[in-house]
Amino acid sequence: MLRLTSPKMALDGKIAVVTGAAVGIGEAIARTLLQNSATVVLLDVNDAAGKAVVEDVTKQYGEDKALFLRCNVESEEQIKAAFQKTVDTFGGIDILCNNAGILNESEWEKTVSVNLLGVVRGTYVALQHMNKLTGGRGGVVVNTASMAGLGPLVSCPVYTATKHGVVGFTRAMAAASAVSGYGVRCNAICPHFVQTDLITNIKSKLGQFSHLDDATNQMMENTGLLTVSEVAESVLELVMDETKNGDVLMILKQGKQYITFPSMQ
Ligand SMILES: NC(=O)C1=CN([C@@H]2O[C@H](COP(=O)(O)OP(=O)(O)OC[C@H]3O[C@@H](n4cnc5c(N)ncnc54)[C@H](O)[C@@H]3O)[C@@H](O)[C@H]2O)C=CC1
Ligand SMILES: CCCCCC(=O)/C=C/C=C\C/C=C\C/C=C\CCCC(=O)O
Repeated sequence: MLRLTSPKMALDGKIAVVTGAAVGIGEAIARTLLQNSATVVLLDVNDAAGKAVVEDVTKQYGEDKALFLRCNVESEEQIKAAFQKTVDTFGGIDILCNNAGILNESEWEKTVSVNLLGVVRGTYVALQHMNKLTGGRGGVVVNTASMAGLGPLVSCPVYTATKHGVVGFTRAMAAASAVSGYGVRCNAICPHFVQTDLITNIKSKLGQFSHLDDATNQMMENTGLLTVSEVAESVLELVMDETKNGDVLMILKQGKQYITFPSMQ
């Protein structure tokens, strides 16, 4: 069969926005989307790291393929401004990766605000631009949840709650979008432990459960750590596969698997 596009050109002309894109998993998602020819807008509160990534990828992919915008996902106003700037600069939004997240069981309201409310804010503002019923061209949202969105991470009850929330929001949003004809798919990834800054100095991030740090570190040692590239490849799968909507992809060191949830019928 004649192949008109190589896999690397698959996202040519697509505009992607990635939150929490300055380091870690978000940076890897941004780089993977660029590698597949998307144009990427990187949002983060870490200006220095975000600008450094854009400077680096610009050398590789050329001018106007990547843009850094400072944006705190706790602020609807900042999200609106960043998405509007994206649309004004590049003409639309096709892909949103809600990835920004923190681990902070002491400041647990902030953890809810970034990890769960940030995903809802990002999705709802993006829909204003992506929804086919309001002039958008449709697209896909991929949310970074966690294995802690599928079962309890005992040392982090609030982090666990936020990630269960992301999984639930993703699945309901996907169904709502489908029945409403928005043309926007919505999926989530649930990685196990990943080698990033988020899993360093764990004791200081566990609040009243700091005494559970040894058990948590032991879990990580037992399971092993994923690389950010392994996680980003799964995001790419959910972006590219147009049959995926409301799907939740668990990513383990041994491999990945779509979750089967109990049927509600
Ligand atoms: N590292 C791990 O073991 C796992 C991480 N995750 C999730 O992956 C996502 C990314 O985490 P990592 O890359 O590991 O963490 P990281 O700490 O390496 O990177 C997180 C990025 O998000 C940014 N960020 C934090 N708060 C923000 C805000 N309010 N607005 C905008 N940007 C903000 C940070 O500046 C940073 O650049 C998070 O949602 C996390 O919960 C999920 C499963 C496992
Ligand atoms: C120290 C906190 C690190 C936070 C990063 C993160 O999100 C990592 C999560 C890794 C594992 C979550 C742990 C437990 C999940 C438990 C059960 C899952 C059950 C899945 C199922 O098939 O039912």
